[in-house]
Amino acid sequence: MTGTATTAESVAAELVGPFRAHRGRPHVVLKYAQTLDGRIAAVGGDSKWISCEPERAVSHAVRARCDAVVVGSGTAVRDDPRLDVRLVPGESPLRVVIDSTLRTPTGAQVLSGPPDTVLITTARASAADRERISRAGAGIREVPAAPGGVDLPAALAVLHAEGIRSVMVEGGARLLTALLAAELADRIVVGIAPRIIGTGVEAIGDLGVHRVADGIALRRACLHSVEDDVLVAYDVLG
Ligand SMILES: Nc1c(N[C@@H]2O[C@H](COP(=O)(O)O)[C@@H](O)[C@H]2O)[nH]c(=O)[nH]c1=O
Repeated sequence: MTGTATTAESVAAELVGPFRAHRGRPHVVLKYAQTLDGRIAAVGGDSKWISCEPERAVSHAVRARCDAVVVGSGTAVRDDPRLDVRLVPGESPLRVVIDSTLRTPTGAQVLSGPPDTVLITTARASAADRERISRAGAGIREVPAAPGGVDLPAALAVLHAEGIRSVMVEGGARLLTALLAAELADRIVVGIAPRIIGTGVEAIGDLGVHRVADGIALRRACLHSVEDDVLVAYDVLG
């Protein structure tokens, strides 16, 4: 690893930077891995693995710095992630799945703990799925529905009310895009892998931007390289 920081934990600390206190929501860090050409998965969804293993350790160290790690239900279903910090020392944060209809399968690794898991859902989830998820040992929090699925400010407010002051959001693209569009992201950390796959799943979707000058401005770059991967972080807000 380049620079003065040499462990996954110290690289993560520099990339994540300080947390800001917000009224009613946690500090939000987006962290994902992409190919050089901006893909977070191939057509069909395969994404294992884009990053080299030491870069994935940095991702786990970013998880360990946050109070919760958050994914959308599409990611929970497609990737079946564990969302723990097994590649670094430290405690695993709370795992959160944004799942408006509770479609996370019973056998999903994110439902086997520890660490604890909370699914944030809406009135659209059936009683049978609520029962199924509760039996699997995960918590359920209901928030209002929104056109994209879950009302994200309400979801973040629920986490904040439970003492969560920082979250790392890993994906998928729909959740990353919705948070950026709603101006709910404080920091963005992107691992760029030395690979080009062409057509695939793009990290960030439509933001309604038609002129480059209207794009989301990022500030204060922080750069590291890990083997041939490059990690870059920016402040999104402030
Ligand atoms: N593919 C990819 C990542 N993917 C993220 O990691 C999750 C899998 O976590 P786990 O099951 O705990 O290993 C997956 O659902 C997605 O959020 N992360 C990275 O640092 N690099 C990668 O190349």
